[in-house]
Amino acid sequence: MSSSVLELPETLRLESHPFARNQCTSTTTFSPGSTIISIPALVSVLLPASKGHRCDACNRRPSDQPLKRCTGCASYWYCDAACQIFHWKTEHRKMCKDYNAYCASPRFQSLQEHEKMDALLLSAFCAHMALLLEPDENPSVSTFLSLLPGPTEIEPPPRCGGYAFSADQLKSFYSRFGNNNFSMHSHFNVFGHGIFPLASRLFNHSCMPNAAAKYVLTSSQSVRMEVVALRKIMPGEEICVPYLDPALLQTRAQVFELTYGFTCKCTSCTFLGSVGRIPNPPKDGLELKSISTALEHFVREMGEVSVFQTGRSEGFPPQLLCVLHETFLCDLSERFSAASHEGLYDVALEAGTTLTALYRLIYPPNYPQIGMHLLEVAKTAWNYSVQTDPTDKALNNLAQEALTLARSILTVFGSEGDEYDGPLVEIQTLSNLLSPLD
Ligand SMILES: C[S@@+](CC[C@H](N)C(=O)[O-])C[C@H]1O[C@@H](n2cnc3c(N)ncnc32)[C@H](O)[C@@H]1O
Repeated sequence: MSSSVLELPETLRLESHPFARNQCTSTTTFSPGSTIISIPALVSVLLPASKGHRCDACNRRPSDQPLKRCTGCASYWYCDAACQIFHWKTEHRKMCKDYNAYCASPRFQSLQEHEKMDALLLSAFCAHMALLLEPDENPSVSTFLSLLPGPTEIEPPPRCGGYAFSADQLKSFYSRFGNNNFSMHSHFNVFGHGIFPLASRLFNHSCMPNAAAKYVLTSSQSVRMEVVALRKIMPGEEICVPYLDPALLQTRAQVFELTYGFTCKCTSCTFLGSVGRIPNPPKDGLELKSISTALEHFVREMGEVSVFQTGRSEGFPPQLLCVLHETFLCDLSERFSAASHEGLYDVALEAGTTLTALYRLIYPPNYPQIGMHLLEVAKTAWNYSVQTDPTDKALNNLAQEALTLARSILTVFGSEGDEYDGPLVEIQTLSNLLSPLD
């Protein structure tokens, strides 16, 4: 499918890319926080943990009323009749009768959890296709069929429902699942998987992305993905989103190769590729402390643009190479959450401060995970002041500063998913408890 057949807003253009077939470039200036494009899901399915807690049609989690069960299978839940009718017409009519026997079948039960999700998504996709009056004329379906297949051919899993698709058709559908489907989240908690063909067709991956996907849930409609600009994007710039968490500093390259079939050449990967061998972090507490202090100092001095954005390793202190080992970040976040949980707030704040520095180094500006972490740091500082001395100005100021930064970062991403709760609401609640900055 050429870019002229795709229905694109005037602000976006599909161009050729040296390794990835195509890339999506901007024809305009997007300011941070602006919506680049809004795309409906072709189909979506809920994670097992969300079944019965979210509506199977619109994927919302209603706060005010219990969900109602499908009286046919008793395994699908809906907000109301409007959601149920919408889902019945677009998908469930083809699955309702067989769903329970399918889920209980030994073939389905023998699948791993992620394979079960793919099997359900493939079933939902086939059911949706079977119910479309003219699937060949449907732009979302033709966009899906134009997607690049993944690097390895995998036998499609068993499906629910007996629609007339040939083995070759099923293989062709399934070959596009691994490298094109999305995990959907509400307030950054994953609740399901979805197919958003136009998003898959447009956006390549970068570990230093200038955009990110969030999800909008509306009663009796499919979930929508909104792609949001994380920073100012200029005309002619490629728009990229992260396919996985850029903090997976070592494992990400393997996933790109095996699941997506490419080698990432972004500035972050260029930087990591140029620093040589990355040593294990030291085990000794004093050594770790000195490295953490050096990291915090380096990030304070580096200004707005990190070495992960320039891709240049000159001037990066050899002493800090070990912070680029994935285990450094894993251990730090574990220490931060465990200590916060156990009420050891001073220990948590120390780990949290180093983690903030590391996030600022490896993530692009305004990356939502930095904001989410800063909110946790602010909560920890507040809890510490409540535990020790509620009039402690230094702790109050620490909490306020972390909260102000968290708010500015998370406002760029904006709210997503369920309309109630969420980090921006938590920021407002905590802000009401704190005194103004001194
Ligand atoms: C979701 S599609 C992205 C759109 C794709 N470029 C196209 O023309 O349809 C994912 C596939 O695009 C390619 N791709 C995405 N990001 C890439 C990158 N940074 N470098 C090289 N190839 C990439 C890989 O083949 C990957 O499996």
